Amino acid sequence: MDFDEINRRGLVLIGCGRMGGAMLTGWLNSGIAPSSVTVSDPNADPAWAERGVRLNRQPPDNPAVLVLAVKPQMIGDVLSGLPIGPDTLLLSVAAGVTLDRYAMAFPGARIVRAMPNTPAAIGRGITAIIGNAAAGRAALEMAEALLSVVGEVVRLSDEAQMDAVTALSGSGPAYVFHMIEAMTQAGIAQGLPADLALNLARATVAGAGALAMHDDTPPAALREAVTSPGGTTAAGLAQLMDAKAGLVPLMARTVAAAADRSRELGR
Ligand SMILES: NC(=O)C1=CN([C@@H]2O[C@H](COP(=O)(O)OP(=O)(O)OC[C@H]3O[C@@H](n4cnc5c(N)ncnc54)[C@H](O)[C@@H]3O)[C@@H](O)[C@H]2O)C=CC1
Ligand SMILES: O=C(O)[C@@H]1CCC=N1
Repeated sequence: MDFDEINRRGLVLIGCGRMGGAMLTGWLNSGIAPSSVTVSDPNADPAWAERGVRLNRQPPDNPAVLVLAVKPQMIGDVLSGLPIGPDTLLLSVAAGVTLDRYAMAFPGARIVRAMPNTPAAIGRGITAIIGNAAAGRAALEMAEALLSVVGEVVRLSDEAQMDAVTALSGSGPAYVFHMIEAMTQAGIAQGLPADLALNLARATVAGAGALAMHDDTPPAALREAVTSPGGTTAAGLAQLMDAKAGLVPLMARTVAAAADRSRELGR
């Protein structure tokens, strides 16, 4: 899809922090004219204005798309003043905030809820989207096009899945970064210098991630290919795969806690 309609009617981005900024970088690199984007954010980086974006200026009357990327706790504050016209698609990336909440504020509006993640900053995100009843095919296609420029997009069949998605892929990069931290610390504890341990841990996570994405080989098969019978990996995995204290129950608790918080934010 090209972005002619956006270039003609404009896109308004409310909140240009880590997630809004990551998406905006992708859009400007993908044919959206900076002059068609109005950013509203009191703390936005002034460099956006130097790139030609309309920073904290009067928004157009009936923009093609309004993207909401403020913290969920701020949504209530911004909803009343949103410049939404009769043909504006409202696209929200806020965790937990439901389609119904937006529909109550803007009855009849076309609304798409999305959950991206921060690898979007380098075009390697994954985003799940779902629209309300008013959002037809064209609205979902527009949302998908906007989010495809920052990575893969998957469509959900049920909004209830969004809490689990938020907990898994939305928050997931933080779990993986923590894994790098934990591997680094473990390497240091085994006598490696800190910079070498970090380099080994980071490259190992990145390389394993790339290998997991390389083809359809299941992760279990990739794991088994590393694991020689009676070897070092088997000794390590015996700890990591412990039924009670291993990664599976720990990750189950981690994702459940994040999904619970997403449900709370939606109330
Ligand atoms: N950071 C992440 O990994 C992800 C975040 N999200 C969602 O994206 C949204 C934004 O999160 P982040 O970018 O991480 O937060 P952030 O704190 O980096 O950015 C939020 C921005 O909103 C601005 N802001 C605050 N009040 C405002 C107002 N009244 N009008 C306009 N702008 C205002 C702030 O100045 C800030 O730049 C949240 O709803 C979050 O749930 C979704 C997926 C992943
Ligand atoms: O931590 C959060 O609430 C947001 C949503 C997913 C990632 N960051």
